[in-house]
Amino acid sequence: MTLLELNNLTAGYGQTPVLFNVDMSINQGDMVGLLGRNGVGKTTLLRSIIGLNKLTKGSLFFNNKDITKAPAYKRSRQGIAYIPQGREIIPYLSVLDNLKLGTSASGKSSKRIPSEIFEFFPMLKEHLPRQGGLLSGGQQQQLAIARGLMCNPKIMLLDEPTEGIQPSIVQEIEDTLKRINQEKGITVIVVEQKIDFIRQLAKSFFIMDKGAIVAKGTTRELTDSLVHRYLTV
Ligand SMILES: Nc1ncnc2c1ncn2[C@@H]1O[C@H](COP(=O)(O)OP(=O)(O)OP(=O)(O)O)[C@@H](O)[C@H]1O
Repeated sequence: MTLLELNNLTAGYGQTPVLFNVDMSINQGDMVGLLGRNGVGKTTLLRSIIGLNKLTKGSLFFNNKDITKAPAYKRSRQGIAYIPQGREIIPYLSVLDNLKLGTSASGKSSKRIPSEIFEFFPMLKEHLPRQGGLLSGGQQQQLAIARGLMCNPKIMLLDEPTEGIQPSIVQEIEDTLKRINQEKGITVIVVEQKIDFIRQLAKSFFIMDKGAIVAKGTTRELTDSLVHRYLTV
């Protein structure tokens, strides 16, 4: 079943166009890598999906509903979670309060942290009273993913979750995202620069260049020649 559909999506900043006629169809349960060199429009595409960037053209369907004109808060309530580049943990709030922010994004007011959050991220339990800004980069990334899970999403959009993170934590993040996808059936789209990470994690991929989708397929079809043509610097 199609969960997310982008038709002819065109967007930019002010007068500067950045995305050109992007079509994308994501099925429920997919684990997708979104690849491309710096500045090709990957973040802009994720921000357009969550509703932080206005479209100049095109339409967006989520869970069979037209959300083209829906504001960002309604999209997150409908089940789209966005884990931005740089994680955006609130440094002076405790880990617990950062987690609770995820619940408020879903429009619910439950103060309880579901036990599954700590099954996916056992480390967080030990750090609940600490200020979020005191966690390591890798721990903050895990907190950001956990915060996204708190709104009980149908899809998670992650922007470069491994950026600046040590390899052992990258492996943990990969394992946890696989579990979230397989055990909870949550659809995942990951923007990444690390090709090996996507080859291990994703089942399918899209490559962007100059604001357009230029290649897509199953991860097995992510050939060295595509990598050389569109991804190596
Ligand atoms: N707030 C903004 N205002 C104006 N232009 C912007 C803004 N954010 C991004 N851009 C421009 O839009 C284009 C696409 O940027 P975007 O961040 O979406 O690319 P990206 O593929 O995610 O890059 P990276 O891998 O470096 O994060 C770039 O030319 C960038 O300079």
